[in-house]
Amino acid sequence: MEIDREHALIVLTQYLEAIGLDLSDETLRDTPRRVLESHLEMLEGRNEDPQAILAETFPAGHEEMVIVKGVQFSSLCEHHLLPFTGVAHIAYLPNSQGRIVGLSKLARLVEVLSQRLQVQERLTSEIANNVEWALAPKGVLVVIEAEHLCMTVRGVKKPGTSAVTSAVRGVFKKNAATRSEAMDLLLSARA
Ligand SMILES: Nc1nc2c(ncn2[C@@H]2O[C@H](COP(=O)(O)OP(=O)(O)OP(=O)(O)O)[C@@H](O)[C@H]2O)c(=O)[nH]1
Ligand SMILES: [Zn+2]
Repeated sequence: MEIDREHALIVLTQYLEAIGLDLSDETLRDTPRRVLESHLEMLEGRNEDPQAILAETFPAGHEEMVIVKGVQFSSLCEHHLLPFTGVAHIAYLPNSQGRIVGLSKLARLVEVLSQRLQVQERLTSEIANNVEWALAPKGVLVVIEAEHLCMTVRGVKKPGTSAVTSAVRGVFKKNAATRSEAMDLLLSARA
């Protein structure tokens, strides 16, 4: 998608003036540009293909659980354009070929899917779906814990509130004992 910076700067300037800010003030003169750059930076992930990140998988003869937890992220709430920040925990059970992916790729996946307009539930599902598509594992479990600025600094104003979401696929969905084992490992000894 083409980004029209010039137009964005004009309308951002008009918007900030329309809500009563005096942009002739020296310290505010550059604010429209800063707002534009920060929005573009926080949306950078929309230009990346999550499947490309997970493209390189390899068999390792390991069929037991793999967990990457405490992946910190910052995303942008699609309702208010305010950040929500937190951690994502990902567990998967490789398929019978023991097909795995580089651990850092799971953290990169969280990054590209969070750097776009999101709601926490969709972010959680998209992480699980992408792991499922790339690795065809026996199961995937994703848990996200996050604080939403739109709930803490405005609106209902409840600092300290966190939202927890999960996405469960494959054997973790079918088998309560396996799911419970994975969930315990995910949430114990937080990263
Ligand atoms: N389910 C879900 N809701 C979210 C997320 N981020 C923000 N919200 C909620 O989206 C809702 C938007 O509600 P609206 O009534 O349209 O907007 P609002 O008047 O600003 O709502 P308040 O925040 O209650 O003042 C709010 O309840 C937010 O808390 C998210 O990731 N998931
Ligand atoms: Zn919001």
